[in-house]
Amino acid sequence: MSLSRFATTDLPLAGLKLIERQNLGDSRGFLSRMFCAEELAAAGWAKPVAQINLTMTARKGTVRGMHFQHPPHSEMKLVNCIRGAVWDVAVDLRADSSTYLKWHAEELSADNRRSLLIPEGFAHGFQTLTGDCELLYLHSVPYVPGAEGALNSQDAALGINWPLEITEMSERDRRHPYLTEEFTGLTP
Ligand SMILES: Cc1cn([C@H]2C[C@H](O)[C@@H](COP(=O)(O)OP(=O)(O)O[C@H]3O[C@H](C)C(=O)[C@H](O)[C@H]3O)O2)c(=O)[nH]c1=O
Repeated sequence: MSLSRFATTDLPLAGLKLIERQNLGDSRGFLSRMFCAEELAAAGWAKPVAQINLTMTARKGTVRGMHFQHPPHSEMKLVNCIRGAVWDVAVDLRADSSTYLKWHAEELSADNRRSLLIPEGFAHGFQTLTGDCELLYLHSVPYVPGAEGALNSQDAALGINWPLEITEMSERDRRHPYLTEEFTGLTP
Protein backbone atom coordinates (compact mmCIF):
# COMPACT_ATOMS: atom_id res chain seq x y z
CA MET A 1 0.00 0.00 0.00
CA SER A 2 1.35 3.45 -0.93
CA LEU A 3 2.42 5.48 2.10
CA SER A 4 1.07 8.61 0.39
CA ARG A 5 -2.08 9.82 2.09
CA PHE A 6 -2.62 12.86 -0.14
CA ALA A 7 -3.17 13.49 -3.85
CA THR A 8 -1.81 16.93 -4.81
CA THR A 9 -2.96 18.93 -7.83
CA ASP A 10 -1.29 22.14 -9.06
CA LEU A 11 -3.81 24.92 -9.64
CA PRO A 12 -3.60 27.86 -12.10
CA LEU A 13 -2.16 30.31 -9.50
CA ALA A 14 1.48 29.36 -8.82
CA GLY A 15 1.88 27.64 -5.44
CA LEU A 16 -1.85 27.14 -4.88
CA LYS A 17 -2.56 23.41 -4.50
CA LEU A 18 -5.59 21.17 -4.22
CA ILE A 19 -4.92 18.46 -1.65
CA GLU A 20 -7.19 15.40 -1.59
CA ARG A 21 -7.01 13.31 1.58
CA GLN A 22 -7.06 9.55 1.15
CA ASN A 23 -9.49 7.63 3.34
CA LEU A 24 -8.32 4.33 4.84
CA GLY A 25 -11.66 2.63 5.36
CA ASP A 26 -12.82 -0.62 6.86
CA SER A 27 -16.02 -2.04 8.34
CA ARG A 28 -15.67 0.32 11.38
CA GLY A 29 -15.36 3.50 9.31
CA PHE A 30 -12.19 5.30 8.17
CA LEU A 31 -8.92 6.96 9.10
CA SER A 32 -7.91 10.10 7.20
CA ARG A 33 -4.63 11.91 7.78
CA MET A 34 -5.18 15.67 8.09
CA PHE A 35 -1.51 16.76 7.93
CA CYS A 36 1.92 15.25 7.25
CA ALA A 37 4.93 17.60 7.37
CA GLU A 38 6.99 15.37 5.11
CA GLU A 39 4.37 14.82 2.42
CA LEU A 40 3.04 18.37 2.42
CA ALA A 41 6.56 19.85 2.30
CA ALA A 42 6.62 18.49 -1.25
CA ALA A 43 3.39 20.44 -1.89
CA GLY A 44 5.02 23.62 -0.55
CA TRP A 45 4.16 23.65 3.15
CA ALA A 46 7.57 24.73 4.44
CA LYS A 47 6.98 25.69 8.09
CA PRO A 48 5.68 24.09 11.29
CA VAL A 49 1.96 24.46 12.02
CA ALA A 50 1.73 27.52 14.29
CA GLN A 51 -2.02 27.64 14.90
CA ILE A 52 -5.15 25.61 14.13
CA ASN A 53 -8.56 27.29 13.95
CA LEU A 54 -12.04 25.83 13.62
CA THR A 55 -14.89 27.95 12.29
CA MET A 56 -18.55 26.95 12.07
CA THR A 57 -20.82 28.86 9.74
CA ALA A 58 -24.48 28.08 10.26
CA ARG A 59 -26.25 29.63 7.27
CA LYS A 60 -26.03 28.47 3.66
CA GLY A 61 -24.88 31.35 1.42
CA THR A 62 -22.74 33.08 4.06
CA VAL A 63 -19.49 34.69 2.83
CA ARG A 64 -16.46 35.12 5.06
CA GLY A 65 -13.35 36.95 3.75
CA MET A 66 -11.25 38.07 1.97
CA HIS A 67 -8.60 37.90 4.67
CA PHE A 68 -4.81 37.91 4.77
CA GLN A 69 -1.99 39.00 7.08
CA HIS A 70 0.51 41.67 6.04
CA PRO A 71 4.21 40.79 5.87
CA PRO A 72 6.21 39.90 7.94
CA HIS A 73 3.23 37.92 9.29
CA SER A 74 2.20 36.46 5.91
CA GLU A 75 0.75 33.02 6.42
CA MET A 76 0.31 29.77 4.59
CA LYS A 77 -3.10 28.22 5.19
CA LEU A 78 -4.32 24.68 4.75
CA VAL A 79 -8.11 25.02 4.59
CA ASN A 80 -10.04 21.81 5.34
CA CYS A 81 -13.82 21.46 5.19
CA ILE A 82 -14.77 18.83 7.78
CA ARG A 83 -18.55 19.39 7.72
CA GLY A 84 -20.81 20.55 4.88
CA ALA A 85 -19.47 22.10 1.68
CA VAL A 86 -17.94 25.48 0.78
CA TRP A 87 -16.84 27.32 -2.33
CA ASP A 88 -13.33 28.25 -1.29
CA VAL A 89 -11.55 31.19 -2.93
CA ALA A 90 -7.90 32.30 -2.94
CA VAL A 91 -6.80 35.63 -4.46
CA ASP A 92 -3.18 36.15 -5.55
CA LEU A 93 -1.90 39.37 -3.93
CA ARG A 94 1.80 38.80 -4.69
CA ALA A 95 2.99 42.08 -6.22
CA ASP A 96 5.43 40.32 -8.57
CA SER A 97 3.03 37.58 -9.68
CA SER A 98 1.87 37.18 -13.29
CA THR A 99 -1.54 36.28 -11.80
CA TYR A 100 -1.71 39.30 -9.42
CA LEU A 101 -5.33 39.90 -8.31
CA LYS A 102 -6.49 36.76 -10.07
CA TRP A 103 -8.66 34.34 -8.05
CA HIS A 104 -9.26 30.63 -8.10
CA ALA A 105 -12.01 28.64 -6.39
CA GLU A 106 -12.53 25.01 -5.50
CA GLU A 107 -15.44 23.23 -3.84
CA LEU A 108 -14.25 21.73 -0.56
CA SER A 109 -16.50 19.39 1.38
CA ALA A 110 -16.42 16.76 4.10
CA ASP A 111 -17.47 14.28 1.41
CA ASN A 112 -14.85 15.11 -1.24
CA ARG A 113 -12.09 15.42 1.39
CA ARG A 114 -10.47 18.20 -0.62
CA SER A 115 -8.39 20.98 1.00
CA LEU A 116 -6.79 24.12 -0.37
CA LEU A 117 -3.12 24.74 0.38
CA ILE A 118 -2.77 28.53 0.12
CA PRO A 119 0.74 30.02 -0.03
CA GLU A 120 1.85 33.27 1.60
CA GLY A 121 0.70 36.36 -0.30
CA PHE A 122 -2.90 35.26 -0.91
CA ALA A 123 -6.23 36.46 0.47
CA HIS A 124 -8.75 33.77 1.43
CA GLY A 125 -12.51 33.65 1.64
CA PHE A 126 -15.41 31.26 1.11
CA GLN A 127 -19.13 30.91 0.64
CA THR A 128 -21.06 28.13 2.36
CA LEU A 129 -22.93 25.81 -0.01
CA THR A 130 -24.74 24.06 2.82
CA GLY A 131 -25.76 24.93 6.38
CA ASP A 132 -23.54 24.16 9.38
CA CYS A 133 -20.17 24.23 7.58
CA GLU A 134 -17.06 23.63 9.65
CA LEU A 135 -13.64 24.64 8.37
CA LEU A 136 -10.43 23.53 10.08
CA TYR A 137 -7.55 25.89 9.29
CA LEU A 138 -3.86 25.11 9.71
CA HIS A 139 -1.84 28.34 9.83
CA SER A 140 1.95 28.59 9.40
CA VAL A 141 2.20 31.70 11.62
CA PRO A 142 0.25 32.93 14.65
CA TYR A 143 -2.71 35.31 14.40
CA VAL A 144 -1.46 38.91 14.67
CA PRO A 145 -4.46 41.27 14.99
CA GLY A 146 -2.42 44.32 13.97
CA ALA A 147 -1.24 42.58 10.79
CA GLU A 148 -4.72 41.72 9.49
CA GLY A 149 -5.54 42.83 5.98
CA ALA A 150 -8.68 42.28 3.91
CA LEU A 151 -10.22 42.91 0.51
CA ASN A 152 -13.92 43.33 -0.09
CA SER A 153 -15.42 40.06 -1.35
CA GLN A 154 -17.79 42.08 -3.57
CA ASP A 155 -15.07 44.21 -5.21
CA ALA A 156 -15.67 44.33 -8.98
CA ALA A 157 -11.89 44.68 -9.39
CA LEU A 158 -11.64 41.07 -8.18
CA GLY A 159 -14.78 39.89 -9.99
CA ILE A 160 -15.36 36.86 -7.77
CA ASN A 161 -18.45 35.02 -9.06
CA TRP A 162 -20.00 33.82 -5.79
CA PRO A 163 -22.22 30.83 -6.67
CA LEU A 164 -25.16 31.61 -4.38
CA GLU A 165 -27.05 34.70 -3.31
CA ILE A 166 -25.17 36.05 -0.27
CA THR A 167 -27.29 35.51 2.81
CA GLU A 168 -24.95 36.68 5.57
CA MET A 169 -21.68 38.56 6.06
CA SER A 170 -20.13 40.18 9.12
CA GLU A 171 -20.35 43.96 9.33
CA ARG A 172 -16.57 44.02 9.35
CA ASP A 173 -16.40 42.03 6.10
CA ARG A 174 -19.04 44.29 4.53
CA ARG A 175 -16.88 47.34 5.30
CA HIS A 176 -13.54 46.13 3.89
CA PRO A 177 -12.15 48.72 1.44
CA TYR A 178 -12.43 48.35 -2.32
CA LEU A 179 -9.14 48.22 -4.21
CA THR A 180 -7.50 51.52 -5.21
CA GLU A 181 -4.19 52.32 -6.93
CA GLU A 182 -2.72 52.68 -3.44
CA PHE A 183 -2.85 48.92 -3.02
CA THR A 184 0.16 47.55 -4.92
CA GLY A 185 0.13 44.01 -3.60
CA LEU A 186 2.21 42.19 -1.00
CA THR A 187 5.98 41.84 -1.12
CA PRO A 188 7.67 39.30 1.20
C1 LIG B 1 -8.43 34.70 12.19
C2 LIG B 1 -8.52 34.77 13.68
C3 LIG B 1 -9.50 35.51 14.31
N1 LIG B 1 -9.54 35.56 15.67
C4 LIG B 1 -10.60 36.32 16.32
C5 LIG B 1 -10.81 37.70 15.77
C6 LIG B 1 -12.30 37.92 15.96
O1 LIG B 1 -12.53 38.39 17.28
C7 LIG B 1 -12.89 36.52 15.85
C8 LIG B 1 -13.48 36.26 14.50
O2 LIG B 1 -12.51 36.68 13.56
P1 LIG B 1 -12.94 36.83 12.05
O3 LIG B 1 -14.28 37.49 11.98
O4 LIG B 1 -11.78 37.44 11.32
O5 LIG B 1 -13.07 35.33 11.63
P2 LIG B 1 -13.40 34.88 10.14
O6 LIG B 1 -14.05 35.92 9.38
O7 LIG B 1 -14.10 33.58 10.29
O8 LIG B 1 -11.96 34.60 9.53
C9 LIG B 1 -11.80 33.28 9.05
O9 LIG B 1 -12.32 33.26 7.76
C10 LIG B 1 -11.51 33.85 6.76
C11 LIG B 1 -12.11 33.41 5.46
C12 LIG B 1 -10.07 33.48 6.89
O10 LIG B 1 -9.35 33.13 5.94
C13 LIG B 1 -9.52 33.59 8.23
O11 LIG B 1 -8.19 33.05 8.33
C14 LIG B 1 -10.40 32.82 9.17
O12 LIG B 1 -9.96 32.85 10.46
O13 LIG B 1 -11.80 35.61 16.06
C15 LIG B 1 -8.65 34.87 16.46
O14 LIG B 1 -8.72 34.95 17.69
N2 LIG B 1 -7.67 34.14 15.86
C16 LIG B 1 -7.57 34.05 14.50
O15 LIG B 1 -6.67 33.35 14.00
